[in-house]
Amino acid sequence: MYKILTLNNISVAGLERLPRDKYEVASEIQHPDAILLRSFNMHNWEIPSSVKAIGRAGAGVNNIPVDDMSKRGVPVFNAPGANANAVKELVVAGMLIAARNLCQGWSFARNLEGEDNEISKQVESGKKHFAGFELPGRTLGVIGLGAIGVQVANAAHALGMNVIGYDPDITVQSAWQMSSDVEQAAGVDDLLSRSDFVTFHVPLVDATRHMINEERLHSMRDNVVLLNFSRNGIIDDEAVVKALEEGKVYSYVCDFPSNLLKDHPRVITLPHLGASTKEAEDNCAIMVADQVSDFLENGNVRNSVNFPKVYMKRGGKSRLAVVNANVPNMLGQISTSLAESGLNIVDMINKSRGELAYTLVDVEGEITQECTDRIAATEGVLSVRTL
Ligand SMILES: NC(=O)c1ccc[n+]([C@@H]2O[C@H](COP(=O)([O-])OP(=O)(O)OC[C@H]3O[C@@H](n4cnc5c(N)ncnc54)[C@H](O)[C@@H]3O)[C@@H](O)[C@H]2O)c1
Ligand SMILES: O=C(O)[C@H](O)COP(=O)(O)O
Repeated sequence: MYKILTLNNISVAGLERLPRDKYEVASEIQHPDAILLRSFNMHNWEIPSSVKAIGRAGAGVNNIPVDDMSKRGVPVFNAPGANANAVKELVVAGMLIAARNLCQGWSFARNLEGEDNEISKQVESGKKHFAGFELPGRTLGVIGLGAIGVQVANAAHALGMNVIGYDPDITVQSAWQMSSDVEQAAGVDDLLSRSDFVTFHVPLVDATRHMINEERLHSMRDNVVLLNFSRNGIIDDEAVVKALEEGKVYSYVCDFPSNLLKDHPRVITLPHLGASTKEAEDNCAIMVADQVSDFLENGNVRNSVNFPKVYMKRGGKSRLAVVNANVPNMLGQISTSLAESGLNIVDMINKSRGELAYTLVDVEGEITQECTDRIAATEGVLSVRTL
């Protein structure tokens, strides 16, 4: 029986992929084999030593100590693209909400008082304060052209906007999926100087923290609209509030409320709703549940942020899964240990990623505890499982 600990609400559609005869799933459980979570902050939280895999039912993994998990030989899985449409729709909504002053207009309407004919009069005299502008012909800058950025770029283009994008590490897959009308910016500063709207779809890492600061805000067009559905920390909020007060920025729409932002009249904060649709929650949960169960049962690795992609069809009688340091002669030592136990190798795959290497070996016979112990004792081996 595998034990799965959930640290956030994970969609039932995903949990149903873990059959009750093989999996015990609970939000409180001792010695879990794997953890499923969404935005729960795992930093400064003690991850039990029994954990063999972590599945993030979503995109961002900045809430998970990925480097520490790599040192332990534990893969961290996520669900690339599974919530991209949900975020794209919210970004489009955010552009429209900002451009048409919808929050301000709605607030005005909700506070109207008097008989209906009096309300009608106030509507007609007050609406001039909420006149907005339209999207076609305006330029949207998209920073980060991954699963979400590409969908946002294509949607904005379909709405008649000019779109420019920047991503120094764009993948071939993203490039194929993106409209050829999306213009490539020479860099962040080039993009910022030419955009009426700027939206961010990058992970929060050292290189992206406070990517938008006071200096960069000065280099932007007047009345720019900023949209942050990426992560708190990508934008220096204090600098944006200053730029809003100076009239440089028109509106700031983001998914990360704070005391500084939540009541500002030109800031629209939403409670981290980017991926909160039934469709996205189901997609993410199904994807990570499948990935984690395939890893626990077969050792296969798909969509891990710290492990190489490894898939091998089951063959032979038993399978050995070894995580080790990416140094010479590990494979030699593993196969010698198997040979010393009289085990014949049926199939084998070995892949590396950064400082880690991962090996699956299918053998004809049963792998003994003694053999597993010998491999586990080899210098550089981080974990060994018999499956
Ligand atoms: N608000 C939400 O609910 C919500 C939902 C999903 C994702 N997110 C956030 O959005 C981020 C992006 O998600 P995704 O699914 O598109 O991820 P992704 O990995 O598919 O795309 C991220 C892209 O950013 C690019 N990138 C990295 N550093 C960059 C830089 N300095 N400049 C420009 N581009 C850079 C990468 O090359 C990659 O193409 C996630 O990491 C997460 O933090 C938020
Ligand atoms: O990175 C993500 O996928 C989003 O921020 C969604 O987070 P959530 O799963 O907590 O809604």
